[in-house]
Amino acid sequence: MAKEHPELRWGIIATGMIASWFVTDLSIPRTDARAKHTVQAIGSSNLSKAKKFAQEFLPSSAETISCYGSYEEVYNDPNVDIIYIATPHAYHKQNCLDAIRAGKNVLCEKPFAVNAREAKAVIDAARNKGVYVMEGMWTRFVPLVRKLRELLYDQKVIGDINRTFADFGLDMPIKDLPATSRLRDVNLGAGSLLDIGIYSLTWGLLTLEDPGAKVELRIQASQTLEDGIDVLSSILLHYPKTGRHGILTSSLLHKTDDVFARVEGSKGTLLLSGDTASMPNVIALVLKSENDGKDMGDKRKEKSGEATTGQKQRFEFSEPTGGRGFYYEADAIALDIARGQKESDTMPLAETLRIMQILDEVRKQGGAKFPQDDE
Ligand SMILES: NC(=O)C1=CN([C@@H]2O[C@H](COP(=O)(O)OP(=O)(O)OC[C@H]3O[C@@H](n4cnc5c(N)ncnc54)[C@H](OP(=O)(O)O)[C@@H]3O)[C@@H](O)[C@H]2O)C=CC1
Ligand SMILES: O=C1OC[C@@H](O)[C@H](O)[C@H]1O
Repeated sequence: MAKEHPELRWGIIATGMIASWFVTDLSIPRTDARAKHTVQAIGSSNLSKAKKFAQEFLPSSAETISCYGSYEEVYNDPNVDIIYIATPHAYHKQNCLDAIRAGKNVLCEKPFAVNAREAKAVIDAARNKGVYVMEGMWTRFVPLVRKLRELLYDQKVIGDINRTFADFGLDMPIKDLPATSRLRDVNLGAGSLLDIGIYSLTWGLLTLEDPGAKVELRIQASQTLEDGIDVLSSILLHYPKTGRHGILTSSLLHKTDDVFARVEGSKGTLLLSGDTASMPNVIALVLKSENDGKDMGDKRKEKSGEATTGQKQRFEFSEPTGGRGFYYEADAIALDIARGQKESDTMPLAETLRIMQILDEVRKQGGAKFPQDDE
């Protein structure tokens, strides 16, 4: 790697599933890396958990990592440049505020907070302290998203965009989980909307809003609640100026098929697939043939094989490293910080706040409520 690549020394807060995915990706050698990442410290509710995590997921550097039995010690570690927060949603606000108070930069997992009020408190604190803060909506940083925006907005391959459907569904047997699980406990921000509906919403915003355009948005939403948590959430976004619609859904009852999003335009359709809506790996284009929409005579010819069929194109994105792709957001942050930026252009804080406001409105209409809403 060239010498001028910036380096970030990470302090990891919590030792759950996503923290293991993140540090694993950071430690994968990459020929095209744009930054150097070192896991410097790990903080857990329990010191032995932190040590076990280091041994299991960072075996080659475990001896050099500072393991702590508290989060506070990570915030105060002078060798840490940036804190990665991987606790359940309900703790994000306090963890962020504590890290910011210690003068640390922060990458906080999605959703940034439980509601917009909490998100604003963190954003205000970061701006006052002059540290870098970003919501870990890592999917925005994968190369597929750059291609998607190029196809939709630079090349306008599907013409005028009319409508996007996006779904993130998991088959999640909530009642079989312990009552304390972050996926079941309303005190921890449980429910499909904040956990996975946020990706459906993100795909809607990425595919329906032209870069830089000032948008006006109407929101209609419904939710189905079980034991107070939303197992189904459906959002209808309507953009009155362009007439565009987004139908953006999440479910804990059914897993989405591989194709999780469909963007319809005047010249064709763009489909997004992946194992889940957080891990897209294919863009498929089905462009309308010249005969589409012509009179019945032409349609009959098409059926008999005389007419051309719609043009199809496919763009596949696989990770050559075998990793998941969390290093894209990590590299982008390292470059931002090296340039002196205090927030990301790809996931700006104003967008994080707007997303939390949309999610608040969806919950207001749908009925899902968190104890934090009354604080
Ligand atoms: N970007 C992505 O693709 C993904 C993002 N996420 C996000 O990451 C966050 C964490 O999710 P995930 O890793 O799946 O969660 P886990 O339940 O697997 O881990 C959460 C960790 O947080 C700590 N923790 C602190 N307080 C509590 C508590 N009361 N209950 C449970 N854990 C607690 C624990 O670590 P310790 O004991 O070591 O302190 C625990 O291991 C969520 O906000 C989620 O939205 C999750 C999955 C994927
Ligand atoms: O962000 C996420 O993406 C993957 C899901 O399995 C997980 O529940 C969610 O937090």
